[in-house]
Amino acid sequence: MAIKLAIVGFGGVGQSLTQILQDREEMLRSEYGVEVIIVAVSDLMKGSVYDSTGLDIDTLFQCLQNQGTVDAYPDQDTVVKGWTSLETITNSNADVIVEATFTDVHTGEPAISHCLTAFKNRKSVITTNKGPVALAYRELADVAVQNQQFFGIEGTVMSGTPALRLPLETLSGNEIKEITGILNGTTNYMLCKMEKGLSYEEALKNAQNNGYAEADPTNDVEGYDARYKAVILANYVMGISLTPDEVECTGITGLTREDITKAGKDEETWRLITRIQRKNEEVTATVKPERISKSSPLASVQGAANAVIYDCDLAGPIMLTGAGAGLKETGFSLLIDLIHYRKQQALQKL
Ligand SMILES: NC(=O)C1=CN([C@@H]2O[C@H](COP(=O)(O)OP(=O)(O)OC[C@H]3O[C@@H](n4cnc5c(N)ncnc54)[C@H](OP(=O)(O)O)[C@@H]3O)[C@@H](O)[C@H]2O)C=CC1
Ligand SMILES: N[C@@H](CC=O)C(=O)O
Repeated sequence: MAIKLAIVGFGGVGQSLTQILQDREEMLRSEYGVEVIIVAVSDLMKGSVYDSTGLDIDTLFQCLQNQGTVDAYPDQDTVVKGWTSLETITNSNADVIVEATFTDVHTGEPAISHCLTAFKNRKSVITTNKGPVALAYRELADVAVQNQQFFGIEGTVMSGTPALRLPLETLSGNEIKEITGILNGTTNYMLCKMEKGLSYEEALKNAQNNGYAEADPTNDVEGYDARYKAVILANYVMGISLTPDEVECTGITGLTREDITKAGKDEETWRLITRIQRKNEEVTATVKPERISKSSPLASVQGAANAVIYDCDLAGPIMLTGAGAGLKETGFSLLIDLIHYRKQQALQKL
């Protein structure tokens, strides 16, 4: 049976997933037994459209391209327009809600309410939104389990790079005592570009144009986005109960071009580094710019790529590197969650 999807937040990531599902339709069906129909999209400014029998993707994209909204989607008996995101989640016949609205680093809303409403209405959620996961993961996961629903969060850390499934599945059996990484694509991109002579403003503009930055890029440059990812890794991977205000956080706004040039002359480079350490019962977590040797593994991480090193007690340090941001890559993170949703269904766990 086809999976019915409602996409809440139809920005860069929501549209990227839609495009991937259209491009890979045949491959998903034949290789993974995954058939998907998108029954709804709901967005703050781009409007909202629902068709219980499935939306036509080409028409949807045409409306968006020509009018900037989905309002011109053809009217039919099965089509409803103008639902809010909560109405879409509650009233639609979707099996899975894709939560791809902006990350609010203060309240996690409206995404927390979107997830809770979905689970309580017996719908699963896949999301790239860091707010609900950093601020309310335990509560949301419990409600998901109570309602026998799936909660996929792979894209919340390092976009389409499997920074969450890798340690939990492939590295299980180890104790992970320390995690070190570069966890924000925008700032890594900016630091690399500034090293090549671009100004801070030019580098940020490029990162925004490429779809890497948050809706409010203060969250990237001040380190708040990386702080959220530190909280997700601590709670979800290390089993530590860490909150955002327990992570000491400094962004890259204090770094000057002179600082960057000076480091280059000493064969060093600046990176925004996240560290989470557990020693005995004590946990320390920091996000801050660090000057590191150009020969160190983290210095080789270029552009919007990220990296994370899991310090495992049995397997030793294991470094994973790949995209930290990007629309196609983040769209992929939702696809992999969707494939896992189907696998859970097949195991009759949902
Ligand atoms: N881009 C990336 O590389 C990555 C992004 N993420 C996360 O994925 C999420 C989506 O990112 P991205 O697509 O780049 O961001 P965008 O800003 O492009 O898209 C977010 C969309 O959500 C819409 N929106 C905001 N509030 C609501 C609401 N209450 N109901 C419905 N829609 C709403 C916005 O509407 P409008 O603009 O029309 O007002 C916008 O279209 C974010 O949480 C981000 O942090 C995670 C990993 C990587
Ligand atoms: N703005 C974020 C997007 C992914 O989480 C980043 O630059 O890393």
